[in-house]
Amino acid sequence: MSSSSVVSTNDSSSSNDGTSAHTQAHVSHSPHGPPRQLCQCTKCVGQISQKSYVCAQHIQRFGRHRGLTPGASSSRVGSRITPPPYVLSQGVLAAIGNALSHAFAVGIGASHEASNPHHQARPCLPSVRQRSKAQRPSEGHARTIVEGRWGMCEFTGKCANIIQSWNPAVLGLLDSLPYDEEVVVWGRQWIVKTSTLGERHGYGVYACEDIIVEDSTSCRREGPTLFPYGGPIYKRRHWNMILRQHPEWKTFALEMDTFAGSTRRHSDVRVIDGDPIRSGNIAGFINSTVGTRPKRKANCEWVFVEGPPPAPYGETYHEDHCMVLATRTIRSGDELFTHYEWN
Ligand SMILES: C[S@@+](CC[C@H](N)C(=O)[O-])C[C@H]1O[C@@H](n2cnc3c(N)ncnc32)[C@H](O)[C@@H]1O
Repeated sequence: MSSSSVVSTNDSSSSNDGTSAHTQAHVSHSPHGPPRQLCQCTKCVGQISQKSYVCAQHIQRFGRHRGLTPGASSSRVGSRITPPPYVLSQGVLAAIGNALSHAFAVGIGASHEASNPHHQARPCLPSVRQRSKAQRPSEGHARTIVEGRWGMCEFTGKCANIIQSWNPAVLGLLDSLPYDEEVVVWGRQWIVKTSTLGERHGYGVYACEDIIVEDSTSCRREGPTLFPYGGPIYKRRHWNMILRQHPEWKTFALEMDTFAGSTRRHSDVRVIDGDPIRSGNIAGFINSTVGTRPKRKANCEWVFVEGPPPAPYGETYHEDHCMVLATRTIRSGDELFTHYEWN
């Protein structure tokens, strides 16, 4: 089980510009933009949760070096696979988000249920409730085709909108990343290559620079932030809808909101699909310490952060996000490990 916690931030801009207004947050600027520390207030630190993390075998079947999203920058050394906020400004993303929400006119969850002023601006139209079924705008009109692990999957209706809201192109993320080559993610260099656990366990994430944690005995949730999780976060009921349309879409999922005190209904509990290829993030390549021989020490952990993710991870749409923090000093060449179970 991974050790995770919820950390409150006030808004996405706090994550973006490193100026969290949380009274107990200690955030320092890096020259590359990402904040280096997160909130340490007792409320947040107390909400540690245990998550299960399930991963299908996938990389070997999927192949390497898929094409990059059109218009996205190169992800070789020196470029940013998940660039800091200035790649797509919040304004641009907000505009895209508004355009999409108007185009689809469908909400998904609280953060997606933006009011649609066009509905109110058309008084001659009957309300949605008044319209006959045949007259209602059909969610079936929405349609999106995406390349999943198991080939092309077509999603329709609400599923199409949900999937589209995490479209890496919309978020400004690459939809793939190179393996065995250094990439810059959130201001640091990393490489995704065969894990030290061995080839049959797939890939792992390695640091390409030293990341110093001053006091690793007391550094939990105070260590440097490494990178946000850049993949989809679905409500349970939406995840179930997606899997009903394409069961093969599932890769591995991490259940959030299992921490003590969470009041979410089961259908509202959020599920992370950590497919790293689909969403252009490297967080899903972090391997677990469980069962390792020789025993690996965790050097990072997942932290769930209330508040939208920083750009370009979808700050327009999403109400909270995951961040990976260092919990002990990581040297260049070290593989990242955290504690979670999978099946
Ligand atoms: C989140 S993924 C980690 C990245 C994975 N190695 C890959 O290439 O996609 C989790 C999967 O990695 C493998 N894995 C992670 N930690 C492991 C460990 N300690 N021992 C064996 N396999 C592990 C399991 O197959 C698990 O389903």
